[in-house]
Amino acid sequence: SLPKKHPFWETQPVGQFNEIGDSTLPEGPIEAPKPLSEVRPESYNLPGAYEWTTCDIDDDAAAAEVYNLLSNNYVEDDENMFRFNYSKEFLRWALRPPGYFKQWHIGVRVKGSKKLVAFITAVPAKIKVRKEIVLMAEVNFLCVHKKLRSKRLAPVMIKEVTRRVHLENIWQASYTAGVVLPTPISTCQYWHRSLNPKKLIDVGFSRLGARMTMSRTMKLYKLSEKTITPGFRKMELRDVPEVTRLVCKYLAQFEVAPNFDEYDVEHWILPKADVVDSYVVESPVTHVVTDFCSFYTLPSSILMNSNYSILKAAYSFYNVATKTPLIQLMNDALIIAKKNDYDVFNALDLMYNESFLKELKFGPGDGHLHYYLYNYRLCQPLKPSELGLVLL
Ligand SMILES: CCCCCCCCCCCCCC(=O)CSCCNC(=O)CCNC(=O)[C@H](O)C(C)(C)COP(=O)(O)OP(=O)(O)OC[C@H]1O[C@@H](n2cnc3c(N)ncnc32)[C@H](O)[C@@H]1OP(=O)(O)O
Ligand SMILES: CN(C)Cc1n[nH]c2ccc(-c3ccc(F)cc3OCCn3ccnc3)cc12
Repeated sequence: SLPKKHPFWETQPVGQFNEIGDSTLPEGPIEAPKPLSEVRPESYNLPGAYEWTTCDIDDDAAAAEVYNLLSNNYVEDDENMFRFNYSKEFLRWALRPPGYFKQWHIGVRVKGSKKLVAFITAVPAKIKVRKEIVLMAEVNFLCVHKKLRSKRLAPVMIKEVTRRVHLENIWQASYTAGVVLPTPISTCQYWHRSLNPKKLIDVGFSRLGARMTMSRTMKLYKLSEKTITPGFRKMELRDVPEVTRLVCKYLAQFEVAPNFDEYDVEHWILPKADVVDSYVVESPVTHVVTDFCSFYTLPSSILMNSNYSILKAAYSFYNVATKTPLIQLMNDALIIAKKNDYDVFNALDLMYNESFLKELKFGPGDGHLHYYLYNYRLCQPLKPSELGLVLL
């Protein structure tokens, strides 16, 4: 037989590459839940020099350790020019949604120096898959220090977070990655809308188009100073019930999407400075909220540039347009982002996003984001337009 391409993932309850197209396999959970007494009670073994730790993201020193590990060792683009620079406040937001478990914020330390050298997290989420609402773990921030790569630490981290999730009687998970693993349920393309084209070209994020001058390029991406939708304003706490109704109705149409309640909406969509921004359209006549848009703030470190060190990026989050044309709503989001000094506005081609990308002058990114479910098989992959889940 051929050598194993994914020796770890071939041991896991995930769709396997050699099963693709096998429509005899049932859709749904791959393995049945186990009695909690059968879940391994002790942590998995780490190589001798390392120990498990739980990272208390509320503690400033612990949050700083996590921030520094990710800031120096987390995801880079394919050309190693940029690296995600999630802020401490962003990590607190991402890791403490309603019902979160501190023990799912897992670190690995060097026994002697106590240096944090690896991290993986999970948060609970209600995810609708087709018609089922499944309680899942959303796994994220898997990171091994650059000096400890290719030592098979990641499989141990993954098995440990799986064990701790099982202890809470949760048997499914969702995650995304830029790499292809067994087996994507969907593959999205990411798109970028230049807001500060001069800086983007200076740092090598974008290139001057053929037969384009810098001033022509700046003119091309110029946005008006003011939003144009009547009743467009920042979301407030009082909008949570209406926004919940809007977003639940909207997300119910997708094959995989979060099932948000009001507490989820208050956590995930209510504005938090420098973390998440959201705007509603309140009808000037009826005062009903008819639309909303949201984006989160995720800067990237610029790894090799003498003039700039940070790229300020906004990422499209959840957007629902019931009265305002989606294109107009998203153009107002671009105007707000530009006014708040973002350099670029990013979006995946999932949900209805494909309908505004080209018209609003987004350009295709250089890679893809693959979506995965753990211990849940789908008979065939989803189109991005069937996907309603945005992971941070
Ligand atoms: C019911 C609850 C279930 C909960 C769990 C659900 C599952 C959650 C799964 C996690 C979801 C995380 C989502 C997330 O955080 C978003 S994706 C971002 C992942 N992080 C980064 O890219 C940061 C920079 N890279 C690193 O830190 C390391 O390269 C990592 C740690 C990525 C791998 O460390 P390494 O030193 O480079 O590699 P080894 O230790 O030698 O291990 C090699 C094995 O790891 C497999 N691998 C590589 N990248 C992966 C990735 N992104 N997901 C899953 N698996 C990944 C690889 O295929 C191979 O397995 P195979 O030999 O079978 O192919
Ligand atoms: C989702 N979340 C799990 C983080 C994550 N992990 N792996 C990834 C691979 C791509 C994207 C992504 C998603 C949307 C987008 F508009 C641009 C993206 O990456 C650009 C390339 N890049 C990577 C780092 N700096 C720039 C995110 C991620």
